[in-house]
Amino acid sequence: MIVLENVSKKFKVSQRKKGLFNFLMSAVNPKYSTKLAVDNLNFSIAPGEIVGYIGPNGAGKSTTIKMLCGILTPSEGKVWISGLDPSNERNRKKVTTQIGVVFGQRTQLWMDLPLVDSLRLNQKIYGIDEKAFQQQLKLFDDTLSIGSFLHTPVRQLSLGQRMRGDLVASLLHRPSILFLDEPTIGLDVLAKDALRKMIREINHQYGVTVILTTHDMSDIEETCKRIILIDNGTLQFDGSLDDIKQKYGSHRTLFVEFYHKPAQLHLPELELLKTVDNKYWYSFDYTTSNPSDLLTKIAAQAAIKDLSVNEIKVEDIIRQIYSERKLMREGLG
Ligand SMILES: Nc1ncnc2c1ncn2[C@@H]1O[C@H](COP(=O)(O)OP(=O)(O)OP(=O)(O)O)[C@@H](O)[C@H]1O
Repeated sequence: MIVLENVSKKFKVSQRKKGLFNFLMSAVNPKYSTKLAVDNLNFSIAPGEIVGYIGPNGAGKSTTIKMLCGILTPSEGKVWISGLDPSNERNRKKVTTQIGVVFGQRTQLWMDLPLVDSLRLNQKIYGIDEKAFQQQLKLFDDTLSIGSFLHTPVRQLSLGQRMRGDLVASLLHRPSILFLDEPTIGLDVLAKDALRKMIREINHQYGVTVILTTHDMSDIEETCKRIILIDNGTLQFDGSLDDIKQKYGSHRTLFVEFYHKPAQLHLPELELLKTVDNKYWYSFDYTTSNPSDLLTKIAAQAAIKDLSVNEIKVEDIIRQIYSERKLMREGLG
């Protein structure tokens, strides 16, 4: 459904130095440098998949999504959407009918008009007949419960309602691919949960292929089976959530609550993550340390009130990968 073959994107960036003199000089003799935002990316996504496309700020995620939508043309390589090149002007209409896009930071809805008016506009743009339009509204009222605020001006909607409106606007023409760029940004915990559920339902019920870009790892853990991780424009990881846990998550967290704050503990296998009063959180490598041996050692040194061993969260693994990559780039790793 989606294929990227050796895709790179370079941007020409003007080099301006501070000061009025340099500003005038750059107007007379402009100087440019090249920014390689996406560097030889290769991956493919099958119909019906739901994929988390993640990476630190400036990794090249939005640039990739824009190339997939046909907004940007790759400097090198090829992008295919259902066998069509989205950057080819002749394919633009066909590709547009296949994709839906939601940007969490920007809305495609008209702020001063009732939600239904923006949907009516999309109906005209995509040439959806009245019967199909009404059917779609009914369908989305069942899954996204939009009926209660369909006639409310978008400006008066809560962020969660607006996001649902944006989702409906992007799905009205029944696209087979949905790009979601930070869809849960700014939402409260309950609204986030509801939106994640809707994303899973859209994928499950309508078979829509979903590419989700987010910095919230809970979005990924709760909706995606597969992660594509990029950094500095290059592919770092492409696999399942379980794979990433196996590859990078050889650590577990150990929580221990003591009856009394212990004196210095001798536990070289444990890395202290944080401590609050008598509560201690440690990290340990479960491939080299056995939890029951560790507990025996701890119990010999201080009385334990409570304890638990937990799997490391995907969020912690991703944080570890980002910081290792950053150290490598800075030549410190
Ligand atoms: N139009 C442009 N002109 C010049 N440089 C650009 C342009 N668009 C993006 N870039 C640069 O390309 C790199 C990748 O940007 P991109 O927006 O794709 O990152 P991102 O992964 O989406 O980041 P974020 O998570 O912060 O949104 C960045 O260094 C950015 O400054």
